[in-house]
Amino acid sequence: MELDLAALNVETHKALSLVLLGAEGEVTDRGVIATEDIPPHTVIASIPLNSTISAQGLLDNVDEFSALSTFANTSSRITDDDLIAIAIILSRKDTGAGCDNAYLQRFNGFCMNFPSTFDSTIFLSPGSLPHNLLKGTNLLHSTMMLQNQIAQDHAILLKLLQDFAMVHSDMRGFFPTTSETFPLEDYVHGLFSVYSRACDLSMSISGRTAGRVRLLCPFLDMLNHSSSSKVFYEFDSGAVKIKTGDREIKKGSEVTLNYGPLTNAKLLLFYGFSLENNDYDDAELYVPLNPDLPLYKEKLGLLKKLDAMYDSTNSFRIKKGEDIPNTLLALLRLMPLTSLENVNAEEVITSENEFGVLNALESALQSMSQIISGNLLVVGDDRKKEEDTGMIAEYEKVRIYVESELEILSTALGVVRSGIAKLHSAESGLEECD
Ligand SMILES: C[S@@+](CC[C@H](N)C(=O)[O-])C[C@H]1O[C@@H](n2cnc3c(N)ncnc32)[C@H](O)[C@@H]1O
Repeated sequence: MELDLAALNVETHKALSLVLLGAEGEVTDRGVIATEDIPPHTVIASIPLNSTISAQGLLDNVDEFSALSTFANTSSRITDDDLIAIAIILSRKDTGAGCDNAYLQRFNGFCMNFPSTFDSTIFLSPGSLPHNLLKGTNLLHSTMMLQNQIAQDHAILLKLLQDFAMVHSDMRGFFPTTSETFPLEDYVHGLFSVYSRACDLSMSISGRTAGRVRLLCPFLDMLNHSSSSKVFYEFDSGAVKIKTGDREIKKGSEVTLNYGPLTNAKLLLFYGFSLENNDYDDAELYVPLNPDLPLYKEKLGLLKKLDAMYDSTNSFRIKKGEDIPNTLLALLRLMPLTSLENVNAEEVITSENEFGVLNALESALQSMSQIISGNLLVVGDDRKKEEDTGMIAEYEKVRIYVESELEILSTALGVVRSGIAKLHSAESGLEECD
């Protein structure tokens, strides 16, 4: 491991050790373990802010980054993630032949310690087992969107770097400007280093909250995720402090961090793993409000009144163990109406209308479930013949996501069907009265 924490003035608790995890012969990952019991409320690491990589740090310390950012502001946008990704690319260059900026060179060992490849669904080859299993899922859709977005951003960024070099002749040669020196693969590597290893830190300057800042933080970036971890980090006296929280860390156990309430789709896309029984999982359902519908604006107004965050282009999330979102039901109720007189989006409009709503929902949920269970059956058969252990591991990660989504959809389908049955029995009760 090339990680020289002392060179970056990173202090770590003496009972922590960076290790290779996994059974012998199948080591795939690294992490941190406790070599002694560590009491609750203990600072286990302190990383000076100037030993982390952030957009602000780059702007403050590297003239070329500051000039690039000012230049970009006048033409296209350059995000904090882009700046950090470029810094990673420059820092990872062989110090002799590459970048000679002292600030970036300091991070060479840190950045060289990043994995050479990352796992994410964007790297799955079309036609492979896990890719086939994703067919028709929302995750495949997000994967393709992200792939396209990154390719587009790379082209824009390359053009920006070329334009910058033309205008700033004094800084020419600092940033790469060709597809050979700034290939898409390097940009993807930089971005995924950020996605899977950076933290967002709440910072306040002179007592005022300056918002959340994206940081690549040596050592913190070696902690793996566990949703039960009590370990947390905060900005304190000029440094990022990692603390044990209110639970002791037992000797021999892994020191982990809770990355947050992330669905398996997000974990697979940005971190390359998934979790069994992930409580934060959801199933996404796209039901856009078509602007060509009669009374579109009024319907949008009613939905926004019901849910201030409603955006007609966003998907709905059916969360594990939670009810079908009210806004989705309201949208389906409002969609077919040609008059909105006395309509309250929160209530069932008429029982007849409600039949339509539940039937539409039933068929949407059913068709999504059918695609997923069909894939599980067909690709599951191919999986039995597969011998490549790497491919099987990728398949298993995706299977966890897909099965969880199927379970959420099946539960929602059950709820919708019982709603339909209730309406039927209410109606037949009325008929009997007649
Ligand atoms: C912040 S890094 C942690 C250090 C990393 N294991 C390494 O070797 O550099 C995050 C990456 O670690 C891996 N990881 C973290 N938590 C995990 C978990 N609970 N299960 C499987 N992989 C995990 C994933 O590859 C993820 O993208």
